[in-house]
Amino acid sequence: MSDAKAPAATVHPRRKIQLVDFLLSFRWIIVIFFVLPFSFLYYFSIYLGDLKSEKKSYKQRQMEHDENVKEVVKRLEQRNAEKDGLVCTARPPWVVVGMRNVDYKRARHFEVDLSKFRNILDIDTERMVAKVEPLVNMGQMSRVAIPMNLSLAVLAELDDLTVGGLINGFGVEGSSHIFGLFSDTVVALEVVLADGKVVRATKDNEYSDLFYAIPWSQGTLGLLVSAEIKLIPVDQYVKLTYKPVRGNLKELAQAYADSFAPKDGDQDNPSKVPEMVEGMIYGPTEGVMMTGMYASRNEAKRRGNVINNYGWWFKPWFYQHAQTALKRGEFVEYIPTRDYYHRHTRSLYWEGKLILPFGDQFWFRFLLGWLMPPKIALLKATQSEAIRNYYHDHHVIQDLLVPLYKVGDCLEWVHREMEVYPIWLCPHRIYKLPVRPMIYPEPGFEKHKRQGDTEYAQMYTDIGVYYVPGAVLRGEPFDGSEKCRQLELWLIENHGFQAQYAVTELTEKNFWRMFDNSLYEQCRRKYKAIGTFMSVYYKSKKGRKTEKEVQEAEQEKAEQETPEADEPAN
Ligand SMILES: NC(=O)C1=CN([C@@H]2O[C@H](COP(=O)(O)OP(=O)(O)OC[C@H]3O[C@@H](n4cnc5c(N)ncnc54)[C@H](OP(=O)(O)O)[C@@H]3O)[C@@H](O)[C@H]2O)C=CC1
Ligand SMILES: C=C(/C=C/[C@@H](C)[C@H]1CC[C@H]2C3=CC=C4C[C@@H](O)CC[C@]4(C)[C@H]3CC[C@]12C)C(C)C
Repeated sequence: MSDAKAPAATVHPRRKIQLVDFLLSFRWIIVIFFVLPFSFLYYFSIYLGDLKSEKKSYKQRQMEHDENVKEVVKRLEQRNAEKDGLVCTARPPWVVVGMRNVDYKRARHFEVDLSKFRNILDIDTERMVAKVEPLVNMGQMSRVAIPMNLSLAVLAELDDLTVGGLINGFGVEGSSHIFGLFSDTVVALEVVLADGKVVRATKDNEYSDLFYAIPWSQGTLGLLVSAEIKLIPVDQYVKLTYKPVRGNLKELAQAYADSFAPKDGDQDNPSKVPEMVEGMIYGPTEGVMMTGMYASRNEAKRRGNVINNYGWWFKPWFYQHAQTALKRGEFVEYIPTRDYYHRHTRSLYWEGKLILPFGDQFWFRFLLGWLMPPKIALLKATQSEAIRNYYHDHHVIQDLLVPLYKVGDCLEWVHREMEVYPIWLCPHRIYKLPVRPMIYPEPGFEKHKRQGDTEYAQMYTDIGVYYVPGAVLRGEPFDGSEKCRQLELWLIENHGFQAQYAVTELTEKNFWRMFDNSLYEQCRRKYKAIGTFMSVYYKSKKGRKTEKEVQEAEQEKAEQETPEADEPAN
């Protein structure tokens, strides 16, 4: 905030060193001796489960699926609306990838266990559709599909992200400038509604309203039990070009747009548009833009080409490897497709640096890199209340979805108010649809014919802001909650959206200024979700309470209100 009476040379106040600063500095001890070994066992047991599932025929998996769906229906029928809380999945808060505190899972609620829904039910190479259960994760999906020269059209990078979370929340990847968000690649959804009815929703059947309303709804319209998702053919390698760029933030934003959006508007021309795009901004004056094309094994192995088998555990962390382009200049290399997809997994983007400050050093990568990454679930399970609050107050983990032409403005805002680097840029389309789902392009965008836009979709960008803000690095105060609130207001004013896995300070009124509620509310009523499922704002809002406080609030509310009320206290 500016102060007219402030002296010319401002002396910044110092932040008091707190216990949490020590906890963070020594967190690596718990990570190395507990989190990493147990993560390895955890991953290994999941891998064995996947292998067991793969041994079964698709027919058998489908039969088991049908039985498990009946169980879900039965469980919903057991709910006593007079006594029980509202419904959510039984996934514990520490298991999920998101940053929110999800108090609603510690308050009175009625759990439906979907843990058996972790199978790939079919890979239909004729329809080019994969039918999968909601707990199938990205690591499992790429391991099965890529050897078949197939992939999900949008395959999110972190291995642990689940299909259910990516559809009911949001998912984005370097191919989203072509295919849109993860939910845009969905062909059909199998949903158990509040009354126990099982429906298959597609974009043009009688449940098309539900089909469009489910993305971003966080499981508050029904329980997703399977999804049919678009597959694309892929080659075994990605030919990746790293291009260094320099200039001010507006110029970096323009260089990023130019890396994938032809100025003549020919956005659907495959010879002008790369298949994969991402940008990294390393500071206010420099960045590296990466563009990729799938390439055959033969091409990759041609003499003179550089192959980077990025999957090896000792390889440098991806964001640091990309940064070398600033010194060596533009370069090209071939990366095996699966290694490319999961390039940010080992270092958790760059958040790994705070968790294990020496994790990027050669000796560590060589000796223990094969144990990386620590499983997010175990990091969350072992983080104390103090560390969790630190991530709210003195850290930023946010994804901002903004129109492409506003990326420069947004980068300047983030620099001024947060000063967090590196920043991740990933373009994605937002489609103009016959209905108004929770997120939608700017009305009338097509008239402006801006770079990246087409008649049917506006080009957006996911700006990933993760890490310690400049002020905190310098030991100055930083109010994470207030900055988050300001950022959200900036997004509302600029027709942007905030990824819902991240913490929010939005009031309910502002939440519905950011997101559109018309179709969502219509479906809540039509499919009788009110009174059975929680509302999306209730699920999204930031939770800070301890378990005891949540339960006390619940108790108080239960004493005051009738059990049919839509929202439990929080
Ligand atoms: N590259 C990317 O795109 C990245 C995306 N993310 C974010 O992380 C989240 C994914 O994390 P993940 O741990 O997989 O998901 P979560 O388990 O956190 O699920 C996210 C939301 O979806 C709901 N949900 C999940 N499965 C179902 C289902 N079968 N039926 C109904 N509702 C369901 C959850 O409901 P409930 O609360 O009842 O459990 C929850 O509200 C996404 O929301 C995404 O935005 C994070 C990192 C990267
Ligand atoms: C949304 C994207 C990527 C986001 C990642 C950078 C973050 C998603 C979940 C984040 C984390 C979850 C829980 C954690 C436990 C804490 O104790 C430490 C931090 C963290 C590991 C945290 C780190 C950042 C995430 C992985 C896209 C769209 C790229």
